[in-house]
Amino acid sequence: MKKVVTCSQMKLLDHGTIHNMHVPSLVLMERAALATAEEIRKYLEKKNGSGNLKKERILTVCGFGNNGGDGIAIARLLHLAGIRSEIYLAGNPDKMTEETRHQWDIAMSYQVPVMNNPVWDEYTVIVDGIFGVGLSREITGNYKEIIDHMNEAPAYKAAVDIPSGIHGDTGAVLGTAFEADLTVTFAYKKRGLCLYPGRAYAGRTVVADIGIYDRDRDGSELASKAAWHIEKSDMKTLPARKPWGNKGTFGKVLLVAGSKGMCGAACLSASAALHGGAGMVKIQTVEENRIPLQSLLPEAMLTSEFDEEANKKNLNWCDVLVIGPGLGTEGSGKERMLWFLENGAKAGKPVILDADGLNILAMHPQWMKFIGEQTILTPHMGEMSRLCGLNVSELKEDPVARAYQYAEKSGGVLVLKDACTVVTDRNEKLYLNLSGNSGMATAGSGDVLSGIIASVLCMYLSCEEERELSYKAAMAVYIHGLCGDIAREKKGSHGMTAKDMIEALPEVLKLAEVQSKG
Ligand SMILES: NC(=O)C1=CN([C@@H]2O[C@H](COP(=O)(O)OP(=O)(O)OC[C@H]3O[C@@H](n4cnc5c(N)ncnc54)[C@H](O)[C@@H]3O)[C@@H](O)[C@H]2O)[C@@H](O)CC1
Ligand SMILES: [K+]
Repeated sequence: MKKVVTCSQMKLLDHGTIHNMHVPSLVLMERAALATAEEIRKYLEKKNGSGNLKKERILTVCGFGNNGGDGIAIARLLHLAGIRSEIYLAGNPDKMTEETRHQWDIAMSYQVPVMNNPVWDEYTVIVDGIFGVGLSREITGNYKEIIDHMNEAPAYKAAVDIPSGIHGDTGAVLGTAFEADLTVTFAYKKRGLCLYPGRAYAGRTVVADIGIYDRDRDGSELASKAAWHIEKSDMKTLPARKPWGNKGTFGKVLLVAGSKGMCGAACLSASAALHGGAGMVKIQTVEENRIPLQSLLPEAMLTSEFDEEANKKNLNWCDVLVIGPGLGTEGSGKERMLWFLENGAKAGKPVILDADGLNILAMHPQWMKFIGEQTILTPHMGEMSRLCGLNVSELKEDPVARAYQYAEKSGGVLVLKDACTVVTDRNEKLYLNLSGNSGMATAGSGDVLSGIIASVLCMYLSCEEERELSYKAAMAVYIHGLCGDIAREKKGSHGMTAKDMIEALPEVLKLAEVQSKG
């Protein structure tokens, strides 16, 4: 897992390194500049082979904050490497920070060329050192014009720390923003580089170690408030299947799903749970679905019984409940959701509440009392809007804040599905997901996710290692994204379907097994 920080957390870390560890600010700046210049040089060498770089011309646009100081140092390093490198100062030089002023003096001593009226399309690389984590308001006027010129230029574009104009905490565009091909960010990814639209503006993101001291690495306040993103190497921590296990010990999933004329969602969710390694899956549905479901998915069991005795038997049997795919919001769907939500909570079973399960909850907020620490809610933006009464654009302005609020209110684990899915719980554990692609925005994708979450919960059933429910949910979201990435590779983002993601699931889980064998 890698840490993701907010701008204020990053500033605290910078401050701590400088003032508590006595590392001079200029040392950090030099390391930031070295890392960025190195990435630019690598790009140029890839483009030109090891041949000469005479045709290259680099313009670094610098603000007067420390992001500008990084920029000036980058321009100097490239100049000293014999590459044509020029500086353009955006903003009022009288307002330069002490460090940036220092960088300016060094650059002037080395006679780094300074442009006053650059011809934008003469450059092969444009570097954005205007604003970093200090951006605090909308970009307007002269700055906006400059950024628009930079965007229109045909050059390769590299951003220092974060593209100017992207809000480092929310990923929102403040007025306008630099459209980078490459962003070299320092110490940790910033939230705004993970969330959209910021992530799209950042291009390829490289995290450079610049020697920031993080006393919070293990457990104090900043670490517990930081966000995390799961990466491929974390999959080796997935519990291995015990050689002496059987289908009963690998987890039993009860799926309360499907309604008359609606069996597809139940089928996808059940199929994902089975491909994800759940030992047994039973679908509690309506009798009309028996023939299609049993023909489509003979591995799953099916029951259409719905009375106190049968329900209790099924609830006792299962380890994990999924409630909602294709359930419908009226009639038997509502009754089935209420019975299993209420009694699942009383029995302390983990419940994944998805799709129509969430829509029914939105219509009956009094049932929120059955949501607890063992409940995972998996709304997409539309369902979240119905649950919390805010419209989708309000949610998208700051999805993390809205997710925190709802997790706190509901007491459950919230999986807020979007291009960057946010997972959080009432303890403010926060995960931002970086796997997946836009091809996954297709019918049935959410049903697949609920099945994968159920299967990941099953993996941990006979495992001694304690993991929080939010971590397991985040891991499932990450796996789901990898399935989407494989499906896109095979079928392309237009043609891939939810079924392709399920087909990719064994391949993804095999990767975990290979990794854990070392
Ligand atoms: N010593 C440190 O603190 C380090 C800082 N580093 C760099 O410094 C950056 C942060 O530097 P700063 O905190 O100086 O902040 P920035 O360089 O991001 O700029 C902030 C300045 O811009 C102004 N500003 C903000 N939004 C504006 C807007 N929309 N229009 C016009 N002016 C606006 C602010 O009032 C402030 O003066 C990081 O992103 C990173 O690139 C790195 O060099 C590593 C070490
Ligand atoms: K920048």
